[in-house]
Amino acid sequence: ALSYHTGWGRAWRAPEPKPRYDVIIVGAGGHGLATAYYLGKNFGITNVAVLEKGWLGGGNTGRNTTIIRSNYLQDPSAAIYEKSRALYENLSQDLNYNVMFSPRGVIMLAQTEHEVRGYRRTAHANALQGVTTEWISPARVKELVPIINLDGPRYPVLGGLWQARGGTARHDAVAWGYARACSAMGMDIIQQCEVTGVRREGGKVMGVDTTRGAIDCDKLGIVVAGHSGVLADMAGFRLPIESVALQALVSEPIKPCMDVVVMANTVHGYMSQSDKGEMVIGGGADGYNNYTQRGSFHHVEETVRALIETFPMISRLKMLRQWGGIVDMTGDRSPILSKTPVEGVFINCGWGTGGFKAIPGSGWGMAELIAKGHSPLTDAFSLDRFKEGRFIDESVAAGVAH
Ligand SMILES: Cc1cc2nc3c(=O)[nH]c(=O)nc-3n(C[C@H](O)[C@H](O)[C@H](O)COP(=O)(O)OP(=O)(O)OC[C@H]3O[C@@H](n4cnc5c(N)ncnc54)[C@H](O)[C@@H]3O)c2cc1C
Ligand SMILES: CSCC(=O)[O-]
Repeated sequence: ALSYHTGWGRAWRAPEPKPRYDVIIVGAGGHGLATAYYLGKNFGITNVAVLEKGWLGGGNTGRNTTIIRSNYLQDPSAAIYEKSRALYENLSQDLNYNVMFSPRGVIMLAQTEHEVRGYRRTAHANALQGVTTEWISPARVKELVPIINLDGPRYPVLGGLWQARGGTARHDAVAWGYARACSAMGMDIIQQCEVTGVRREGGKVMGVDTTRGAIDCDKLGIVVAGHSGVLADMAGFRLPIESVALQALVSEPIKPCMDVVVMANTVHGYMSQSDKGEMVIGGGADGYNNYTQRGSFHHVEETVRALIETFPMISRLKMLRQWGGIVDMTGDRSPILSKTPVEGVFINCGWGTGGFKAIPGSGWGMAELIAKGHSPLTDAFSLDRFKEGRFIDESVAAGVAH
């Protein structure tokens, strides 16, 4: 079989699809690849194919602003996001591939009294959950972020929720690292192979139809983010999610000026500085459903304008490029990791604007759910929660205006 090189040596094979696998994962993004990886590593299940309509990592996993943190509010969220953050700490060693995890620290700014109260509450909840965060003063924020303006006329900085072991990672490398490890375990990652149908018999999955022929399987994991509703429709059920574009942009590279990640959720902006020197900037999601992956100028203007009061220096930067991704959002801004009405079909979606940080933890839990039928990491995130009203409301911690 051919192999793909990422310029860092032989990476993964490019096999032709076999007629059947024990497990098929649809979607070679971070969550799909991590699910396959932990199926092999934790459960010895390696007769697995990961089918990708485009190129691996080409979806949201290759398009995000790479913020990693676990400072959510609800207990189930703290469990899966902290599991994920902890797995990121040694992921490069585990995959033998440098994912460039950088625990540079993440601050969520409090710029209203409401946020002061909310983030202090989160800091207390995190202490009970074993997640290390702390409430910090404006003076401490200024020490960590010298370029910040604490005294904005509309939204002065009143403090912040600080997670010292939050940070960033190289998003492509996360996908490449998992893909390389899956391929080394004998799994088939098949790119340019779009799933066009889900075959069922007597309420049970039999296999999928693809642009490269029919492939049978015993179990099917649907892990396609913004296209989750499309795949669910192929399998005969509906999802409580909507797909919208989330955009981001980078500035021209400048000298190092910002060591940490800052999120300013009142004004719907967040920023970090890449290792190349670009200011990596993100904002709120588009206000309407769509499947575009392109950016739009008004969003750049809106996001930069919102941040200028707190970071005046960005008013003098040239912006280099912008892009978008199709994010899949649930009403409570928490994911869906679940069995489905079709026996043998599992769904991992709903990560919306914040699933990059969850890739290792989600893969770990999803692999356990597929292998054993349940997982302490995923049980609370079942599809049934929407019928039973057991919402896991993280619309504040999600950090992005939706
Ligand atoms: C601009 C932007 C900024 C973001 N910033 C952050 C951040 O800072 N921190 C954070 O934690 N999260 C962030 N996110 C969210 C995060 O990127 C996503 O939640 C996460 O990457 C989703 O990973 P995934 O593997 O589920 O999906 P994806 O990486 O999108 O992978 C899904 C794959 O499924 C494939 N697919 C779809 N349909 C089919 C089909 N029919 N057949 C075969 N394959 C198919 C797609 O081609 C795609 O490659 C951001 C997202 C965007 C768009
Ligand atoms: C795109 S928002 C980043 C995050 O969720 O930390």
